[in-house]
Amino acid sequence: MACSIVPSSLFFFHKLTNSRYGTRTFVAMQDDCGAASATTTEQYKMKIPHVLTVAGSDSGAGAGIQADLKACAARGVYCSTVITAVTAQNTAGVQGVNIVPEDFVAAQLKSVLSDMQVDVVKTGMLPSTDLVKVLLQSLSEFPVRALVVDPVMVSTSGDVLAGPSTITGLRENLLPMADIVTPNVKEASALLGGMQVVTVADMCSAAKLLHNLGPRTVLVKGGDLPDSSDAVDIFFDGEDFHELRSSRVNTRNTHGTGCTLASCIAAELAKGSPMLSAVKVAKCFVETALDYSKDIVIGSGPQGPFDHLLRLKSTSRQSHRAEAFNPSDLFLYAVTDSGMNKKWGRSITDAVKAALEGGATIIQLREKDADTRGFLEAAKACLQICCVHGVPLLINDRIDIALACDADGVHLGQSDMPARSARALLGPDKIIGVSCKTPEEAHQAWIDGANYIGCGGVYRTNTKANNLTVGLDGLKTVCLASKLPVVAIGGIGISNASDVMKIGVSNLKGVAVVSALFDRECILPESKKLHAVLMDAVQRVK
Ligand SMILES: Nc1ncnc2c1ncn2[C@@H]1O[C@H](COP(=O)(O)OP(=O)(O)O)[C@@H](O)[C@H]1O
Ligand SMILES: Cc1ncc(COP(=O)(O)O)c(N)n1
Ligand SMILES: [Mg+2]
Repeated sequence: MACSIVPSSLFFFHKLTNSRYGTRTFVAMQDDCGAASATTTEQYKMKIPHVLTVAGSDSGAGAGIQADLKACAARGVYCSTVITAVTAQNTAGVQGVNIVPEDFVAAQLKSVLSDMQVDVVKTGMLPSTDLVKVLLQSLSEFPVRALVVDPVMVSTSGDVLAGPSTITGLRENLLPMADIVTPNVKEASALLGGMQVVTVADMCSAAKLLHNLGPRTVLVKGGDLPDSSDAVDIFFDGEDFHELRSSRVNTRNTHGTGCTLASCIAAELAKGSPMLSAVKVAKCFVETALDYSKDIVIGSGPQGPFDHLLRLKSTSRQSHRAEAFNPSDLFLYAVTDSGMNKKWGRSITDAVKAALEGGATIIQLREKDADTRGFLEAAKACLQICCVHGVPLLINDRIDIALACDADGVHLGQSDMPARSARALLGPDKIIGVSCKTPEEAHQAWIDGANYIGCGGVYRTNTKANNLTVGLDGLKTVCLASKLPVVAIGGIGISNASDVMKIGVSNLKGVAVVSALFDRECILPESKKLHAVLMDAVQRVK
């Protein structure tokens, strides 16, 4: 019998709303005839799915507790931790293991289980039979809905994490209580007294034999199956076999796949998913994360960790550039215009390339009449060019495009999405600029978490119909009031850029131009000339 007080298969969690106060969960229980009877809504109003992992710490953070925390975070589930052992471990292997005394594992279990509403317990490294007994004792006092057992014995590097003496505890005590057990081929073989598990057919036989030991379901993982071009896992629920296949990702970064898979299964079960769906989602997650991280390099050993949160790759792109927003990037701010590019018969990428080669220090794509798909493709292409030049790329107005192409930020007008909402969507690291004509608007932009303001139109311009001009006086007033760096915009070009910079307020960092670059036959020389004029002006102001 599985250890859950109420077998998990009898539970259904329905997400009613996903209000800002957390997922409201409605619990219905099936009676013996299968009819659902509502129990309560209010007491679960603020409840979020909760997995407790009982496992070892991996100092390299690829597997063990650290993988479990990241996997649960990635799947949107709270994860508490009971640490059974501390390993000294890196991408080369396991250099040492320090087992946590049983009474202290018991203390951790009591702290968590007596206080928090744990939905699912997931086990990893359990380095002694006595520890297994401690866990089962705690679970009998504080029952949970499901138990996921990853029978960790040997790390991918081949180091022993739980010796043969623990096999008895796993087989006789833990497996009969498990809702699912997830051995890899070596662990399946060890649990079955050394039976050969080297083919998919062997995996099926092993799954059946393991099921006889008492777990409700079995997943034999084939990540290490020799000579297999696919990653094949076998799921057995006591009646049916399911062969779960995904393509094998060609990467060294597979350290922690087993821990991650088991934690994802636990996370999905905690959300209310049936077992087979939970396993399928978990396998898909592992494959996606491996594929995403296949080229990242962490450590010099043979087995690298992967990126559960799918973030490192974009961070590494950013790390080639300045980490935070640098106000001096506003110096020569080039704003594209689709109409002008059409008029001169050139692509947006060619226009951007020429502006950059001439010395533009930031690019804003302002494509008012582009269709969304075309805009996204253009933005991706421009981002690559900007990356090469180490120059940030901003998107005018379209937060969705900025997010989809991972641009450096957005520029917003007064009738676009408020900066505060954009910040919530884009996170703390993206650049947000806001067009402001008055000190009040500049103040609001600062409160809303913008990084800079654009002030104008300084002069009359044809690129914006009916745009009120603020003149040099208006610009100066806004600059003096603004706590944020300012870029001047509106009718600025080679002839008047130096007048603008000469207002001499230190937070005026540069000029933004549209026509002066893009409504010209050759962009590159214009960009160069403007850069020179600006350099000259700032030297004089100093
Ligand atoms: N290179 C890979 N490409 C795709 N999936 C993989 C790869 N290696 C392992 N997996 C998948 O990761 C999960 C964990 O499997 P495995 O690595 O065998 O477990 P363990 O880490 O316990 O040895 C399984 O679903 C397996 O199919
Ligand atoms: C603390 C700890 N727990 C589990 C594993 C297994 O992970 P893998 O099989 O991916 O090496 C590990 N290496 N370390
Ligand atoms: Mg592995």
